[in-house]
Amino acid sequence: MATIGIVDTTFARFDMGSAAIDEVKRHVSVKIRRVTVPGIKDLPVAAKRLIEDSKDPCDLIIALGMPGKMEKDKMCANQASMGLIQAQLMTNTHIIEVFVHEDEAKDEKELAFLMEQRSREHAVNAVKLLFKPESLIREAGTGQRQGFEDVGPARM
Ligand SMILES: Cc1nc2c(=O)[nH]c(=O)nc-2n(C[C@H](O)[C@H](O)[C@H](O)CO)c1C
Repeated sequence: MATIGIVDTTFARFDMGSAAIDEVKRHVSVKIRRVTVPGIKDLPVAAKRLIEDSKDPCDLIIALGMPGKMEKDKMCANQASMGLIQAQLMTNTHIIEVFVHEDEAKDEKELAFLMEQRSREHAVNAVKLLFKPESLIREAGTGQRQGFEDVGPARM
């Protein structure tokens, strides 16, 4: 049985990890391993450890976080992203990054909606990557978005 790792943070203002787990379970029967860390810069090593765990290695990781709205938070998000990319390259394993910037939403209600929806939609992407990669090929170039509406393909 495949194992999907979920890494998320206590800094986030919505329980993105639980949303992703619930969504994965709606689609496939897999083992889930979850680690929660304080903030987004702690995600890369948590993900890498789950992938490299000799007893129960994860086949794919979903890394979820909510960078804050200040300029310094955006710099942290960039650093965390670079760490996640480095962890992917070091382990040859997908880590699906699910970040929702706090200022993407106009208010708290929309923020909670966006964090839940993006977590769920990327969880579906993770399942597709692992089990049905051909379904992503069918979606190539279709302007998919996660959270808010898809934008669709550009027309000539
Ligand atoms: C971090 C981030 N992640 C995603 C994502 O995973 N999926 C998505 O659809 N949109 C994301 N966004 C917002 C986009 O950069 C863009 O601002 C919106 O999709 C509007 O087109 C952002 C800012």
